[in-house]
Amino acid sequence: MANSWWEIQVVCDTTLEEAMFWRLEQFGCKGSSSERKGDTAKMLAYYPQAQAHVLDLAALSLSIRQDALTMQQPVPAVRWGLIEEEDWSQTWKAQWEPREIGDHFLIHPAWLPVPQTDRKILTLEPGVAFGTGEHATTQLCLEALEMRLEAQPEEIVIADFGCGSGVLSVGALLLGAKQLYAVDTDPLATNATLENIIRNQLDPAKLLVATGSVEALLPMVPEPVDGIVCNILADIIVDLIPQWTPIVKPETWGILSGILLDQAKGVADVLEGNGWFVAALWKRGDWTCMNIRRL
Ligand SMILES: C[S@@+](CC[C@H](N)C(=O)[O-])C[C@H]1O[C@@H](n2cnc3c(N)ncnc32)[C@H](O)[C@@H]1O
Repeated sequence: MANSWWEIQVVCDTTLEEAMFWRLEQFGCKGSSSERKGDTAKMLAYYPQAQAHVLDLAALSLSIRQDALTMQQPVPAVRWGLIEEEDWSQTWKAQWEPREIGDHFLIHPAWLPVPQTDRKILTLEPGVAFGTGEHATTQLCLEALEMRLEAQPEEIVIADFGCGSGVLSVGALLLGAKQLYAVDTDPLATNATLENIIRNQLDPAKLLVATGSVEALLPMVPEPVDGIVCNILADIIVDLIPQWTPIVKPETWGILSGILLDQAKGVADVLEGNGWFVAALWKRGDWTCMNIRRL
């Protein structure tokens, strides 16, 4: 089938939900969602058919089983099947509703009518990119951006690593930031970001986007930035931290998420070794968001 997707279903105890989300994200799934009934969570995640063989899915299923056993929890039921692109996007869209985040934002799924609100409307069509505002880490980052951009946002220049749908970059611009530089290793994500700039009627010159990581961002940035946002996973963040040195100055702050509670200490140690400290640590569920400053 052309343009088909694997739909991967994981039914697990709610205590395993975050670990399963992590595992699916690490595998490279797009658009994970979760529905709870009592102590059970039914998670759905999607993966392009052309990029995974059935054996890869079997290996994923084994990793999930191993995660559950390590956490001494019942082994989740894992199933997968193929669905068409069209069905995938309809399923995915049906699960997504407008959501208020922080004091200022309303996330507006692009295919729904524009809501009446005093909030800043952040319109998104994530496609297959991560960043719908549904996940705790995205919410924490948007809330941290509200705090950072409270005063003189028009002077603030920000680098966004792992931009996904562009939700954080677009959010920062809606809060009045001067300039954003965004990168993501996934070209589907950078495309989604470019489209979401237009969708939110923002000036494309204020949000420069490139596919890649630090090596793609460095040539775009003429001088050190005021802020860094990075919502990826902890093991990737610790690799990126030392690479940020060329774009930071003594006043640069950072907002980091995608870090589970039990990974926070390890990330804080790497930060300290690279001239940063954790000024505040916010938590939601099992996830943390670090507001960091230079030592
Ligand atoms: C959890 S999503 C975050 C999306 C969005 N920023 C948000 O907060 O919702 C992480 C993104 O980081 C990207 N990514 C993974 N490793 C990366 C790296 N080394 N450099 C840049 N982007 C990376 C992934 O492709 C994914 O789109």
